[in-house]
Amino acid sequence: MSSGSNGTSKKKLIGFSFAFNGLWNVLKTERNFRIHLSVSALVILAGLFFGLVAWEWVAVITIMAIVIILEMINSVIERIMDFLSPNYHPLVGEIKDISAGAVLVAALASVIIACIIFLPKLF
Ligand SMILES: Nc1ncnc2c1ncn2[C@@H]1O[C@H](COP(=O)(O)OP(=O)(O)OP(=O)(O)O)[C@@H](O)[C@H]1O
Repeated sequence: MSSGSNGTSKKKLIGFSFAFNGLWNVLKTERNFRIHLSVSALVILAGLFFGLVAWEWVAVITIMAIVIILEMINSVIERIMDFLSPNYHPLVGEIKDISAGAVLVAALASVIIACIIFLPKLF
């Protein structure tokens, strides 16, 4: 019994290490991902400085996570398309542009949320 549960925890640990490999991969290869992470770190510092209340933290962390997750999904879609269709195809261009557009929508929402939360504290 105990060896079985050990096996399960080992599998879980290996699963986590694959997931961290994935994070490390986008961190190394995707400039936009590094930019989103750096901006997120700055926003967290600003949040600590201004002493955000609970709902403000919830809004900030949620939109940050959405931007970062969409950036990762965008990277996955780019890789899938490069694998399936390495040659130029207008449809591939559309797929990649729509995927990048999704990140842009979330990034614009994050700027609006940051303005709503931080501007009144600045002025
Ligand atoms: N195979 C293709 N066929 C047609 N258009 C493509 C193709 N590959 C890329 N494009 C066009 O070039 C753009 C950039 O694609 P690319 O795969 O280089 O992403 P990227 O510049 O690495 O994106 P990111 O900055 O998000 O990492 C796409 O949004 C698309 O408009």
